[in-house]
This record gives sequence, structure tokens and C-alpha cells, in this order.
Amino acid sequence: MSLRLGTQINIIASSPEAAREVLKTHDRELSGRFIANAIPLINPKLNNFSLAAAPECNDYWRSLRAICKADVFSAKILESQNHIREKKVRELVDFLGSKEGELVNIGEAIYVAYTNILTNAIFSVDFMDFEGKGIGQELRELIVEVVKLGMIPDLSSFYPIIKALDIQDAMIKDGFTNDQISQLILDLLIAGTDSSSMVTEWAMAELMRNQDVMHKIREEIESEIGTNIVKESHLSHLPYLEACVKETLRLYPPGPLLILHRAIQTCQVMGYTIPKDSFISVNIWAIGRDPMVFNDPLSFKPERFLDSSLDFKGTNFDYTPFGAGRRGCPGQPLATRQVPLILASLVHSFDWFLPGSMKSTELDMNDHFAITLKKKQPLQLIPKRRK
Ligand code: HEM
Repeated sequence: MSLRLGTQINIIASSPEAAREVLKTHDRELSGRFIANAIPLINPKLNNFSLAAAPECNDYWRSLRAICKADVFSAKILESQNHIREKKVRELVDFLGSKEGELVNIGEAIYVAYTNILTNAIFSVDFMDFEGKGIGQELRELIVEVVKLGMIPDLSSFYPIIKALDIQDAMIKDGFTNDQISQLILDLLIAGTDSSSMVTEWAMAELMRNQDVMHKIREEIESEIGTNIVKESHLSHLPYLEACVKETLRLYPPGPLLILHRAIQTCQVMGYTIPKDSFISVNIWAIGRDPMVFNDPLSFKPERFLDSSLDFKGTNFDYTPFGAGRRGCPGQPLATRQVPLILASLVHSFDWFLPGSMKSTELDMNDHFAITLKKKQPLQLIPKRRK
């Protein structure tokens, strides 16, 4: 589909075939970005240093991707940090345990855990606490402000006890400036926290509506680890849990249109001319709900992924929740560890109840469809510790 808004041409790819053309066949020509005025990161100064907003896949962008691959999201680095994630998840479980019988905003609590997982991996410090206090809240506001003003905060002066960890060490060694390091860290915080929180909140909402699925996850976890706490090493033995995460990402991809791409040169796609500087979106939300692609697409059925070859690699264009090609998500190796870990811990540690006499069929599943796919009404649940 093509839309002309004013003088701007917008192309929307809404089928697996069109997605393949955009993300594979014409990956290079369509790998630019344009970040609209309404969206933070427009400031040209920041764009010079930003990974997600880099207007082209130039040498600088490539060096940031290389840092991410080798020093932030490599299997070795992630493996060495699994104790951090497990600790942050235990803190989340303890917090929820302290709220037994009370109504909890699930998205907010999970957001704190994801933020602290990332900031501990980078800085060795928590940025937030579960009462909403801490530097993370300030940082959230600061991000909006600095972007408006066009400055880049020096995160090491912003937080005095920052320790130089892998990412900072590696970047300093490679001659990156403070501004450049700070901008990469901001990019990771912006791209990495909300996305993982949203998926987990949607998954919990679906599990409340599909108690049979909730029980199956529990049974799978219990038969694997009994009453022990869930660790990352267990995840590869929990295929049904993984299928639930995949199913959630099919129905509720946090980037329903990916992040806007831009044609860096005029090219021919499926017989159409795409002029230079056209905007291109891939509507993975529509593909995930297309009856030609998925059977009974609106039902939450994790089973469909059990005997399926669909994975997160972005090689099958029926299913690309992390995008594909050059601009595909660099944080996927982290996301696919932390999301199942938190989901499994929530399901294994607590029974969950809806407030008052609310029935699961009354749960509001409306979304706010924009750049991200947020749940319109925050999910509020009451935890009760399981013995
Ligand atoms: C379930 C969680 C996540 C999902 C579904 C997700 C999905 C995506 C998608 C769809 C894109 C855009 C791809 C494109 O435009 O073609 C993207 C880009 C990006 N993601 Fe993620 N993401 C997740 C978590 C993370 C995490 C944890 C991080 C880092 C800590 C991260 C960092 C980034 C960055 C930096 C980009 C921009 C890459 C570039 O433009 O070169 N994401 N992600």
C-alpha cells in the first residue's frame, strides 16, 4: 500500500512477500531512517550519534552495531551477566510478594525490573526502585528534555558512581567520546525497556484470559524444576513457555510497523518505483493477524509454535517481531532471555487474580496502536504467593 501525505510518500508492506522485499531483497536501499518531529531523537545533533535514528547505515552506525554485537549482546557477555538478571527477577518477585492481596500495576513493576537489568549490566547500579523513585524516573524525564534541547547528557556525571563496564571500556578503547557513549546507552535504554515490558504485560493479560495456557506453563515449569526458582539455564527446557512468548509477539509486537525505514535511493520493488526518501513501514501486526498466514489468527494459541520452524532470526517473513536485515533488533539476544525469565517467574511464583468481581472476559484488551503497541488500560492484578 502507498499513501501520499502532503509531499511525502509512505509505503506500507503488509504481506510476508512484501516484507521479504523490504527487509531482504532491498534491505540496503531501504535501510535509512527518518525520525518524525513528534518523536524524540529528531535533533540532528543526536541523530549524528544515535544507533536507532542513524539516517543511514554508515561506518559510524556499523561501529555501534559491532560494539552491540561483541560487547553488549554476545552470548558470552550475556552468559556472564545471567546472575544479574536472576537477581533483578528475584527482587521483582520479592516486591510482588510484599504486595500480596493488593492491586499491582504489572507493567510498571516489570518496567522497573527491565530497566535495572539493563543499567546493572552497563553501570552496575539500579536506576529505579519499585516505589517509582530513583534516577530512572528522572532519567525518563531527562531524556525527553535533553532531546528537546539538543544536548547529550554525560551519563557518568549524571550518576556519580558509574563503573566502567564492558561497553564503556570497549568504547573508550575504540576512541568514542563521552557524548557518543552516552547516546548509545540512551538508545539501548529507550529501545530495550518499554518493548520488553509491553510484551510481558500483554502475555500476562492473555494468560489471565486463557487459564488453561497459564496452567500448562506452570505444569511445564514444575515438571522441570519442582518448586525451585526459575533460572535462565532452565529456559531451554521450557518449550511451551517459549511458544507463549512467540504467540504474544505475534499478536502484540511492540513495534507493530517496525521502526520507520527510509529509501536511501530510488529503487524498484515488486514492480513499483519507490522514490528516494520515501518512508517504508512493514506492518508485522497485520501479517501476524492475517488468516492467510496464520490459522485462526485472533486466538491465543501457543501450540501453533510448538511444531513450527518460526523463530526470532528474521529469516521467515511470516514472523519478524524483531525485524530483519541490517536494521533488525540488536537487543534480541537479551530480550529472548529476559522476557521468558520474567514471565516464567511471575507464573511460577504467584496465583493471579483480577480485581473485585471482574471476569477474565471483561479484561480490556484494547491497544494504543502507534509507534509502539501499548496496552490502553494498564493491567492491574492481585498476586498471591504460591507455596
Ligand atoms: C521483546 C523485546 C523487543 C522487541 C520485540 C524489539 C523489536 C525491535 C524492532 C521491531 C526493531 C526495528 C527493526 C527495524 O526497523 O527493521 C528494533 C530495533 C532496535 N532495538 Fe529492539 N526489540 C526488543 C528489545 C530490545 C532490547 C532489549 C534492546 C536493547 C537493550 C533493543 C534495542 C534496539 C535498537 C538499538 C534498535 C535499533 C537498531 C537500528 O536501527 O540499527 N531492543 N527492535
